[in-house]
Amino acid sequence: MDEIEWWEFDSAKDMAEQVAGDIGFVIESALEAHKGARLAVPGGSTPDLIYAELLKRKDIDWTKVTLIPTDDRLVKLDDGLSNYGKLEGFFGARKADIVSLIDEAALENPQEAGRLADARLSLLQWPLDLACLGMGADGHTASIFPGPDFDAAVNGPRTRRAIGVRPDPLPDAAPVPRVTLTAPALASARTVMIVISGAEKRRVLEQALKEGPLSSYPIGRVVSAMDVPIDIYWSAE
Ligand SMILES: O=C1O[C@H](COP(=O)(O)O)[C@@H](O)[C@H](O)[C@H]1O
Repeated sequence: MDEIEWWEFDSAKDMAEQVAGDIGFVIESALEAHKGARLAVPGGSTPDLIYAELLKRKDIDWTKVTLIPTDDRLVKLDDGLSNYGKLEGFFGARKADIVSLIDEAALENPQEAGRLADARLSLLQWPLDLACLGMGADGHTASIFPGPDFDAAVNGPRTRRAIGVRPDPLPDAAPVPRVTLTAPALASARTVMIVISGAEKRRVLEQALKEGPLSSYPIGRVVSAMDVPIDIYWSAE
């Protein structure tokens, strides 16, 4: 793990403005450097304000931006739990290229769903320009959870970018199997941000960072695999 910098905000709105500005800068730099931007971005509820702020920017050519959910829930793409569906709702009308990790033909088979997502991702250019990570209060990030797929998600081969995940226990917020980008895929990004809010998540993240590579928290394991500087954005509410 390289250097970590914390950016603190009183409100989620203030944080969203800053994060959207910084993501905008990553997109601009990527477009200048290689004519396209490839970003992995989180699902869940934390990014909603950030995505709304990003859409206010008039200077982004979304047709040159590829958005990949850091993870998704194994549900139909129009299900309210779908992270792809969230991105489509925000950025679809701007014609961003939104890559789904979920193939609806494999909803009953997490391992096959992971293989199909991995094959789809291998058609993109790597590395990512940005991995923007959320985190649950239980310390999961993307959909890297404790369970039978945890080791493959954090310690699997560098060439494997997505896998199917059967969280054990299933998380209350969205109790379904998942597909996630692996720690090596996330760690290969040129830029890494973590975006969280609230005192409980901060306590968990600080503890995970203290524990390091053997952390019991998925976020601790993922951060330990990174070797670029990491910006952590935290809002009190
Ligand atoms: O299940 C998920 O949870 C995390 C955190 O979500 P939040 O609602 O607490 O912000 C999210 O980062 C991840 O992408 C998502 O699928």
